[in-house]
Amino acid sequence: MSLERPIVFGNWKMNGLREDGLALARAVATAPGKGTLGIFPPATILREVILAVEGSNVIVGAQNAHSEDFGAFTGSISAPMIKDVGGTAVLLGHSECRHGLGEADADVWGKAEASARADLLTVICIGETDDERTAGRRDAVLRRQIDGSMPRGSDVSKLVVAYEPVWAIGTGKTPSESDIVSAHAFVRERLDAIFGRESRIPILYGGSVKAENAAAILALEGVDGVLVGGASLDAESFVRIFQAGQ
Ligand SMILES: O=C(CO)COP(=O)(O)O
Repeated sequence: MSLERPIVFGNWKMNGLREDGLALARAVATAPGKGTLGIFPPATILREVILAVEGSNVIVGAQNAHSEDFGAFTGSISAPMIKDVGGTAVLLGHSECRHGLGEADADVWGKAEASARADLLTVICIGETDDERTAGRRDAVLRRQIDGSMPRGSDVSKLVVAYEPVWAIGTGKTPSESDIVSAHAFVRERLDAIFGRESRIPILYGGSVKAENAAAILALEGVDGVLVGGASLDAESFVRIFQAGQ
């Protein structure tokens, strides 16, 4: 499976009631352009969104998955459940889960193994906090997260990495273009070392991507696409981001 660039994924987070969510999904499904579009609605409307975009090439996935397939894990959903309703992808290791829910690298790894068993496209999110960045530890953190949360031995064509600096998420701040390029180059080097140069795992940038800055970000060397939060909730701005990469 090879994803056509630009890859533009929308993480709806805890947003989207049925009416607005389905209207948004339908608008995304009719967006013209080349590349790969994906949306990650809340689990409550996952099935309905999948049906709403049926017949389009839009990928629909969930925002997290448990490392076990089934069991006594109140409040969780598993990779086979996502697959069962027709989902084909999952976001894992988002900073709101790493920092908000205390997910460690090893937890993300276990979830990624489960996603691979269910044959889902697995988007592993990584990124440094503001303190880590100011302390000059960005690359050390990225290395630790890549080494610690990416499963080995699964189908590399089903893996995507999203570099999302924590301090850029939902803040309107973005790193400088040269910082994005250098972070992506570092991630690429590490992925090559682990998975081989031929793996070509796509690397997305995420954090305050908007219609206004998307063209510049998508044009940067080493950026295969973007993972969009807030701006993915508005059909017009999400479609403009996709079109900025054409
Ligand atoms: O967390 C994000 C996507 O996963 C980014 O969120 P924002 O685009 O709202 O900054």
